[in-house]
Amino acid sequence: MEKLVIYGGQFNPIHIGHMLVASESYHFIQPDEFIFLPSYQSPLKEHNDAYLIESERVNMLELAIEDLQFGVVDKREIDRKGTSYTFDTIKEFQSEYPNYQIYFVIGSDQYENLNKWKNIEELKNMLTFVVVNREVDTQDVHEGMLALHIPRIDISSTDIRNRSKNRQSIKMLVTPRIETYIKRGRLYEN
Ligand SMILES: Nc1ncnc2c1ncn2[C@@H]1O[C@H](COP(=O)(O)OP(=O)(O)OP(=O)(O)O)[C@@H](O)[C@H]1O
Ligand SMILES: O=C(O)c1ccc[n+]([C@@H]2O[C@H](COP(=O)([O-])O)[C@@H](O)[C@H]2O)c1
Repeated sequence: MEKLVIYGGQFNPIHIGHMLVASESYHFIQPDEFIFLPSYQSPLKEHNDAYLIESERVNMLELAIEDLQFGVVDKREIDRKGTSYTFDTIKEFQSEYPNYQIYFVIGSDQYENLNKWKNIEELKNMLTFVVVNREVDTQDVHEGMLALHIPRIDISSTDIRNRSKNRQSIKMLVTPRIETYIKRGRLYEN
């Protein structure tokens, strides 16, 4: 059976932590397709319009993909608008990729939240969660899920936005080209 890995998130912006998660899961699963799925509005996060610049988030994902040398961006959640429930999105992928085993990558924080996800029991039967340690050294998972341990990089998009706002360095926390993109566009500065 062919394999499809989906990595969803707000990616506001994509940082080195995300890129290591993507790279390690790509090399671990060795999928036929790897999709970055930027959400319009992640269900369990505050919606702050000032920070949700869809085209900029997608452009930065494209820059990251050029460096990673794998993956594509799928914009369906952005185009759909509203709350980006993974269940709704995976239903679509299931019919578009009928012969694929679907994997969905999440960090420890989302793993702890899984009981709050829409239709989670049904969703668990539709895909395999790949759970990556975030801000913890090891990660146990429920039966039927895969645990992937990676070197910890304890950074978040919130850190990058706060640093940009305070005119502090974001060097090495995002790639050089994304750093330039954020600075030139004065993203997150106010
Ligand atoms: N540094 C990291 N290490 C491991 N997993 C991460 C890391 N950063 C994000 N993730 C995971 O990537 C997915 C998408 O994260 P998201 O785009 O919301 O980033 P974030 O840094 O948590 O954002 P924000 O700070 O804006 O809330 C989530 O499943 C999250 O757990
Ligand atoms: O479907 C849900 O109920 C649900 C709840 C929380 C998060 N998600 C998805 O999980 C991914 C990571 O979410 P976040 O909030 O860390 O960006 C992203 O694709 C979200 O749409 C999905």
